[in-house]
Amino acid sequence: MSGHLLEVRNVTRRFGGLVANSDVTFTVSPGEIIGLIGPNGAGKTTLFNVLVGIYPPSSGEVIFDGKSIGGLKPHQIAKSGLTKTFQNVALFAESSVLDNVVTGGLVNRSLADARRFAAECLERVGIGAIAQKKAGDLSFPERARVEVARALCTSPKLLLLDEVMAALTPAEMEEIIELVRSLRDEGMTFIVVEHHMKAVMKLCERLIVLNFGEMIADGTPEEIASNRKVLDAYLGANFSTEGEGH
Ligand SMILES: Nc1ncnc2c1ncn2[C@@H]1O[C@H](COP(=O)(O)OP(=O)(O)OP(=O)(O)O)[C@@H](O)[C@H]1O
Repeated sequence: MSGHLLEVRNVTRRFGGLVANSDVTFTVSPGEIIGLIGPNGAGKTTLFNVLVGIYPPSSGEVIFDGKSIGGLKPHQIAKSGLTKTFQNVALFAESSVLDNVVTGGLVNRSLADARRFAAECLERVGIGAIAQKKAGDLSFPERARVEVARALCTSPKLLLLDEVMAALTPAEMEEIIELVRSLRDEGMTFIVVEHHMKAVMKLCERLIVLNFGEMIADGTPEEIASNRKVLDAYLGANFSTEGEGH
């Protein structure tokens, strides 16, 4: 064992002639909070989808918790402890918050056990009181927490957060940042895709930058904020972590 929780080795993902991820290589250690950033179309969502098994890699290898997972099905990968949040649209609008979260738990639990654990997950993210609310009636900050709770219900070791802070106010983002940090302190590991740079820079200790499918940088927020390639490709010459978004 390398001691890494995740090893992404030379992963390429093609869609026909389009190369969405090109020879991407990096490792993730337990307890890290990593930001995956880059311009629209850079390949962030594709990489998340490859990691959780929605698309197999066209070539390369993904090692999670010491085992090769490239090509496994999403439920097999979720069962092994790697999952991602799904953006708002994927919530069942007519179902209760609790029932939405239970779907996450069914990956590795019986229905009764999943219901019990889903209630715990809702408490853990601070929304136990809205368990019976219809998912279609949620505010943006409530939705963000429901998405995290549903992912937590699969008992992940590594959780990929896909734009959970979109549409939140700075104060609401701050609360999600605190929640993620506290989950990390309990032993979880995170990779975060988020377009709001101030939030990313605050939450993440390390950033990986994609551009046209290629990894162009891997470093601390300070290193990335002054990296010429990243400034040219994404952040722009006038970038400041005080700025909003990109
Ligand atoms: N299922 C698919 N079929 C064909 N092309 C795809 C598919 N999924 C993604 N792509 C293409 O792959 C490239 C990378 O897209 P991807 O969504 O991964 O980028 P992204 O960095 O997540 O962008 P955004 O920030 O806009 O969400 C784009 O050119 C996109 O059009």
